[in-house]
Amino acid sequence: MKIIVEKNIPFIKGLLEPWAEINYLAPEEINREKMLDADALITRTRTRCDKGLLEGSRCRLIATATIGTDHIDLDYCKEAGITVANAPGCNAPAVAQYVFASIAEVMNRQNDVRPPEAITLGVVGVGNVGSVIARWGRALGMNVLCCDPPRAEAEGGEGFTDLDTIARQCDVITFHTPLTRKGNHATFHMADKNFFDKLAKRPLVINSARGPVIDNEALIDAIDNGQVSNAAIDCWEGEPQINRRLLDKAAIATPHIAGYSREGKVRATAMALKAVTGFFNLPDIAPEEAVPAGAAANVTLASIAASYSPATDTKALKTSPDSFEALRNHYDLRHEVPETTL
Ligand SMILES: NC(=O)C1=CN([C@@H]2O[C@H](COP(=O)(O)OP(=O)(O)OC[C@H]3O[C@@H](n4cnc5c(N)ncnc54)[C@H](O)[C@@H]3O)[C@@H](O)[C@H]2O)C=CC1
Ligand SMILES: O=C(O)C(=O)[C@H](O)COP(=O)(O)O
Repeated sequence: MKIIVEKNIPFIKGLLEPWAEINYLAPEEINREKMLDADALITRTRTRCDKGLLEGSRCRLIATATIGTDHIDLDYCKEAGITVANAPGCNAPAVAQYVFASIAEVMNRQNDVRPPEAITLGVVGVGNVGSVIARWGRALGMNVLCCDPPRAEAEGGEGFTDLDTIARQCDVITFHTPLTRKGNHATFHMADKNFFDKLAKRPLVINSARGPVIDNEALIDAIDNGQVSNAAIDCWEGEPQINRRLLDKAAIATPHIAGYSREGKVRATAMALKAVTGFFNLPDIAPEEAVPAGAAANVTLASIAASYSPATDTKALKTSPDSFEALRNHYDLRHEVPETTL
């Protein structure tokens, strides 16, 4: 059996070798020719997995060590009989850390001394990531509004609001949807000019979901005309060739590292390994580092801000935007927010 493993996935080297021939490749080296005789691919967001890569391959499993799956053509994989497994929730605590650390950083820079109780936080997309954010936001005392039409439809509308209400009422709006381009709830450019025109409270807008969830040009206009007071951008349209005007204007600007915690990467690798061992009926294989528990139950804004400052990552990207991928590949994985004793 032959498995191609993207070489930047941590905590995996050596573990599958007793069972298969493993070929560790950089994203740009993973091509159709290399995939032809591969039985499985363990990947990240940097490899587009579609017909162009997979046609004619004997690959039967793609395990992505990420939450998002928008780099995978799921329709093609289904048609071709390729099973796809992702790593649900693996780095949700890290993204929540990023969001609240960004809020703290922006408020601090603006000498904004409002208590959390005076802040209405809009969470758009309330799955694994958004749920941690909503929970922490409420624990901190914020007024939290949740927008998730697919969930509202499936579970009944209680506890959910619509995007227009988020636009009208929120001081901070943070996006946590997948990137989807079809269906009733497609998220491509869900924050567009029409959305920004409805903003009433000059919010801080945060995108750590996927770049194209926000129309980046429309966001620039909204910052310029004062509809948006500030932006924290981790995910960009066209990564790694990002919009330099948005880079200049965003208070927080990071190279898609919101989910980059050590714990999140261990969980992601553990989930990818589980997908492989389950699929090929192999004995359980776990990363050498223990798989950590989930998000802290008790946090404070101070404990979050002490655990991570997005200012350093912002400075690095603003200084060297051409190094977008290098900054990611050599990222010093941070630790998640520790449990706070209240
Ligand atoms: N910046 C980073 O490093 C990271 C980014 N992500 C991104 O965050 C996304 C969300 O992650 P999870 O919460 O784990 O995914 P999830 O699948 O658990 O939750 C996504 C939620 O979005 C909702 N949703 C879908 N369409 C919507 C719409 N039009 N309006 C509002 N809500 C909608 C879904 O119903 C679901 O509840 C991932 O798909 C990925 O793209 C995830 C991890 C790290
Ligand atoms: O999990 C996701 O989805 C993400 O966006 C990841 O944090 C990005 O992970 P890599 O593809 O850079 O490993």
